[in-house]
Amino acid sequence: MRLLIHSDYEAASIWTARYIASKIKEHQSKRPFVLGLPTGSSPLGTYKALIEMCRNGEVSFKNVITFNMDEYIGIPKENSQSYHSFMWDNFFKHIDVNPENVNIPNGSAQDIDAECSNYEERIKEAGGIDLFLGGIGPDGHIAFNEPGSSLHSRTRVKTLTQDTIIANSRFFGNNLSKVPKTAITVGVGTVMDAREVVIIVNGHNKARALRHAVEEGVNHMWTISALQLHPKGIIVCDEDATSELRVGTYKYFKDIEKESLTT
Ligand SMILES: N[C@@H]1[C@@H](O)[C@H](O)[C@@H](COP(=O)(O)O)O[C@@H]1O
Repeated sequence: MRLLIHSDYEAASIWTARYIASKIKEHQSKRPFVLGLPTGSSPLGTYKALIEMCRNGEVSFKNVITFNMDEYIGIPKENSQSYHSFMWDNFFKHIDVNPENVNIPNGSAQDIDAECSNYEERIKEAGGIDLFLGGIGPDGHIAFNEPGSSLHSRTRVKTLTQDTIIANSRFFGNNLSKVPKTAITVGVGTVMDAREVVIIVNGHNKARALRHAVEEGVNHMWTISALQLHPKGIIVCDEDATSELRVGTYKYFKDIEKESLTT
C-alpha cells in the first residue's frame, strides 16, 4: 500500500484528480474506462479539480463508465439528500459523461436484493472496475461497510451504525431521526476487486482510522484495512490526518514518496 502525505486537502485533491485523469488517458483498451466513485466531503476537492480539467480539455469522460459505491434506502433519487442528487450536483452535470454510463444503486428499487445482485452483474459486464476512488468514515468504514463487515462482502444492504448516523446527520439538518438507517453498499470485496483503489483521507477526525488502515493489522472492525491486501492500493491524505501515525511511519512514507507528491 502506498501512502501519499500532502501538505493540505487542496494539494491532495489536485494530485488525486491528476492521477485519475492520467489513468483515463492511459487506458488504451477498446472498452470504456470503468471508474468507481464515492460521495461525501472527502472527494469534493477531487471532483472540483476534475471538472476544471474537463472544462479545459485536459480530460474527457466520454469513454468512462462510472459505478457509485452506495445509496441510502428509502430516499427517492430526486430528493436533494440522495447520493444520486449529490453526484449529479457535485460532479456529473459538470462533466461530459454520458448519463447512460452512470450507475448508482437504486435505493428505491422494489426488490432491493435483486438490485444488489444486478449491480454486481453490471460491474462484471462492464469489464470490472479499473479504479475505485473512495473515502472513509471516522470508524474506518469504506463505502457503507461498517465495522464487522466481511472483508469478502459484495453489494448488499447494510444497517448504519450510530456513529455513521451522527456523522451524516450534518446533511439532514443535524436531525438524527431524518438520517436513513439502511443503505445499499458495494462490499469490501467489490472494492478490492478493482484493478486499483485510491482512498482520500483528510482531516483530524480521520486520524485514528488512518492509523488503523496503515499501522494495524487487517481487521474487519476497520474495513479500510483490507486495502493492505490489495496489489495496487493508494491512500492520499493531508497532514491533519497523520496526527496518530508514529513519527517513524510518517517519515518513512514522506521519504519514499517525495518524488511522487509533485507529479
Ligand atoms: N458512505 C459514505 C462513505 O463512502 C464516505 O467515505 C464516508 C465519509 O464521508 P466524508 O467524506 O464526508 O467524511 O461517509 C459515508 O459513510
